[in-house]
Amino acid sequence: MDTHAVFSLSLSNLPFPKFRVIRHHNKHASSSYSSSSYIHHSRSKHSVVNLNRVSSFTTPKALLSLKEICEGHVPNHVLRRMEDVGYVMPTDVQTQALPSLFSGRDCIIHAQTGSGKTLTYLLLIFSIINTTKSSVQALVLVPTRELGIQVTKVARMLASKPSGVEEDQKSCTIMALLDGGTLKRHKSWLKAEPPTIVIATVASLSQMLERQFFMLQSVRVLVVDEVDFIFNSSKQTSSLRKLLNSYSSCNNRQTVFASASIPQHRRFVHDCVQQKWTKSDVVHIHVSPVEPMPSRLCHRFIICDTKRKLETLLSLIQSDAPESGIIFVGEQSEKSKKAGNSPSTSLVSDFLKASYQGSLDIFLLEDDMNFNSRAASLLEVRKGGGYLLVATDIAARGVDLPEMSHIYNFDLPRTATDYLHRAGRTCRKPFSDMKCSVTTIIVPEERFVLQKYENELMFNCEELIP
Ligand SMILES: Nc1ncnc2c1ncn2[C@@H]1O[C@H](COP(=O)(O)OP(=O)(O)OP(=O)(O)O)[C@@H](O)[C@H]1O
Repeated sequence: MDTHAVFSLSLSNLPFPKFRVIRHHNKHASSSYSSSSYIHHSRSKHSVVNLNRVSSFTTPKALLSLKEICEGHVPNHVLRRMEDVGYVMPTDVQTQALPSLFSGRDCIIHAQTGSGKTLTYLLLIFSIINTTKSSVQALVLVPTRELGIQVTKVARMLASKPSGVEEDQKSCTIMALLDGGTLKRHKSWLKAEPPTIVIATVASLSQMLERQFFMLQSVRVLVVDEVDFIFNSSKQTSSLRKLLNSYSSCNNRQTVFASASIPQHRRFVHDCVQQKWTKSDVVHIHVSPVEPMPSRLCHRFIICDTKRKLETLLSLIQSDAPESGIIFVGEQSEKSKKAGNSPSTSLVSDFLKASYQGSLDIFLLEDDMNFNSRAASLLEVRKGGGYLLVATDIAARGVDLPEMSHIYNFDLPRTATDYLHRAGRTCRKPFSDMKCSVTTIIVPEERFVLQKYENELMFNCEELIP
């Protein structure tokens, strides 16, 4: 490992320990980002599929506005709403994916965190649905309730008629069918008047389908957001396969998969075709393939003993003075739960509440909290104002908090993919040049694991030393 530069970080006006930065240049960054597989099967002689791939290595300047790209496909009132809320120029993924989506092709949208994939697939949905028909026409599958609430909010915002637009026929209705919701109420709604768009978690949707309260025959577009996560989740993968094959056929719908991470993407494209999850001319839209994470994100790490991790975290926060930050903490093991130990999230949160003296509020978000408490924490952080959110990986996928400036990995993520998504909770303003950072606290033995992530994800991590 080469140490090329040692210099001081400008923290001169802060009373906390200054950290020096040691810059390590990662000579071994490889371009194959692969860490997991979607389907375990031996490759047959016939397994070669036509890989339809669109990728960009540079960032082309958008020549057309979002409205110009969407005109003739998306209803005018949606386009007006889109511009009213500030979506004027397209992001790279929108420039590249929307033409293929509007042409009716199945797509795998593979683009950085915070690059605007949600708006991309929602614009497709608004281009397809027909509100005069009383049936569920679009379905978006998400891995968590939190992401479902967020996507529903954006969809409802786009669907709402801007002032001055006449309320013509029927407007688009959007149902959130999410874990922790009241299925009884949804059942009555589905019976009385089917919504146009359903945004669902896999478990809640499957329950509805199994009880035949709901059919997928009328669905014209199916989106699976965070597709690699759902396929890798032991609880969700078999239900997802059923949804893709048994409850509807890829020939009768347009299928869209989205994620910032599609490990082993060639194999995934192959599986999509072989398993008939998509049609055979599915297109893989891979934006910035050699830069899987936003370039304005600064990566840092600090080595310390396990016993000093809490103090190190506190020193980092005090010296960084973040606008807002997320502190990612590992999930508690079953063994630790059985032994009656407190989860690390509570330990970190209690420690910060007792020791941190800045102006940021401290909130907690973890899997073991009930849905109401989880919603309350997210509601608080969305109110704006500075905060520190102590969270497990439940906050790592899809959650959009645009003001987020700092990410701290109190515990090392389990995989490179987890690192990418945690880091991606910052740098979420597409056209901003705000500098953001992700800092990982490691014990000496973990250095080689972080180095492995650097190689896989092709980034350089700077070492901070007190
Ligand atoms: N064309 C646009 N102009 C301005 N802002 C945009 C545009 N498109 C999306 N955004 C904003 O960018 C942010 C990130 O978008 P989004 O949540 O869709 O990211 P994503 O690609 O789904 O990320 P992740 O992979 O982390 O889920 C959001 O705050 C969204 O409002």
